[in-house]
Amino acid sequence: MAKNLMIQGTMSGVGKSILTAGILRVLKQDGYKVAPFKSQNMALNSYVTKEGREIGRAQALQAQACGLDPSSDMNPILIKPMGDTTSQIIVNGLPLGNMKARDYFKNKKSLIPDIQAAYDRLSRDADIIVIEGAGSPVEINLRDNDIVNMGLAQILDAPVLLAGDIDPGGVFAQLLGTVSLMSPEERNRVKGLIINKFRGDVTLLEPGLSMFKKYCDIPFAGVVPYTKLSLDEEDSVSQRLTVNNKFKNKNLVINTYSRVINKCITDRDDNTRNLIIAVIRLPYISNYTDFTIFENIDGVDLYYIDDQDSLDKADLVIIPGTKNTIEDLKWLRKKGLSDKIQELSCKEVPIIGICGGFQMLGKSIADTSGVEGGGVVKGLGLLPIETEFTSYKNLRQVSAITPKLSGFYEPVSDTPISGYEIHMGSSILDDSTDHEDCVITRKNVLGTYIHGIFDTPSFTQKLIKLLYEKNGIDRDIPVVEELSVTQDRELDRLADVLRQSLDLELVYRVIGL
Ligand SMILES: NC(=O)CC[C@H](N)C(=O)O
Repeated sequence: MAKNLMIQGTMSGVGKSILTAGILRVLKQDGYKVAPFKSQNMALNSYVTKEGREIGRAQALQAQACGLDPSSDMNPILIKPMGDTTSQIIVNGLPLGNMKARDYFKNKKSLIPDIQAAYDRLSRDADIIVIEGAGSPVEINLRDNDIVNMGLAQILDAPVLLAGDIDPGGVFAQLLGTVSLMSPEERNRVKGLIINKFRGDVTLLEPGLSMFKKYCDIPFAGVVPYTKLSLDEEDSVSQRLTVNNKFKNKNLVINTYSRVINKCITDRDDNTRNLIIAVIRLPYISNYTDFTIFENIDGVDLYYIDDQDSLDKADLVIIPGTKNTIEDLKWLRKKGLSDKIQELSCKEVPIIGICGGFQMLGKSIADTSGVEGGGVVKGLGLLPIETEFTSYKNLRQVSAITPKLSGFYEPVSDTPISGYEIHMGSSILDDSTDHEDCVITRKNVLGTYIHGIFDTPSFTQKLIKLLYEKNGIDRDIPVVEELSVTQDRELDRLADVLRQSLDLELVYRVIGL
């Protein structure tokens, strides 16, 4: 039976996923067989395993930290919010159905055997499993039915490290408040405290660490510095996107990337300027990890935008995936963005739709059986496809070669691509019987169901070259690195940071090594 360790946090966004990934990488470097586990994840950034099962993207990254292929055992329950109170519930990587929050809360204990079985399968091949909690372990109204924080720690008999986030302030109160609300048995499980995202001079913090002993006898396991990493995170807490109060449910908060688009536009005539890629930040955006690669490419600026003026400035407009295509299409219309996209398309601005965004670019979308809330709507009419929602979920990894393309995208014909599909809707081309192509283009518009398509360096490099040429940008074509290579490097960097900042002896002791 594997040993284990659980990382809990004082709240969402303290960095649990990344700390878990980093600790896993340290343990792997030290020669242990390790695996990640998160019983229940609420996220719209998901990943499809080789077996065609869907899990949270953060667990896929943690699997990479361990040198393992992602498996649905690492995240047996995934909750995908698709409305104010409704979510799609994924169990063992496959959809169980849509549920209201209240019903899920009532029934979730029945999923304990699935959680236990997944964990047991993982632990057969691992020396150590690092378990990630969710949100805060002391949401006292949720304590009774807990299957993801202390309830899980108890089931799996896991020691806990509790992390707080010093960046917004109040870290001592976060830690003490959390520990104080725990029962004595729960508190006993907490073997160390971590202060995460510390900026500045640690000697200024040290007196506080000693003073804290007066209030709490749990030792500090480390103060981890604020570190910028290019690694996938859970969408509900992303710092790539900042808060917009209009969407109250935190899991649906989709916001503007902190870079201001207007700034770099002043120099549009400068032929050495960066390329501007604008991703529409749909309220139910899913898999925006599709675009992480652009953050690492010199010469490309990536923006998540929701206003017409910003769109005017883009060299490439991308409509991303969405958990609720029809609702997001209505939103697009309400914001005037659909008209703007159609106008830009007439001006031959390149447009790409991924998955839900691809569906929107078509002629019509029908959800007659209410898979995503129901209805039949007209699409933007820029691609000749018709989409119909069914209860079958397409989940698969894809490796393909782009077909012979015409129009703007012709130079990306016959290019190998890979990625994964996650969709309930299926689309047919209405002007031919052939609907098997991995990408469909008409003039300046491209649509595909494949998430992760930009992670294929040759495809993205060709695309950037095309966009440079179209916009008269005279720059060297950037080197596009395989995302897994970037992520491996970042994981090693993270491990170095943790080796410097965590008391690893304490961590090993807590694990029982
Ligand atoms: N990943 C996606 O963008 C999904 C698109 C759409 N909601 C579907 O399920 O078909």
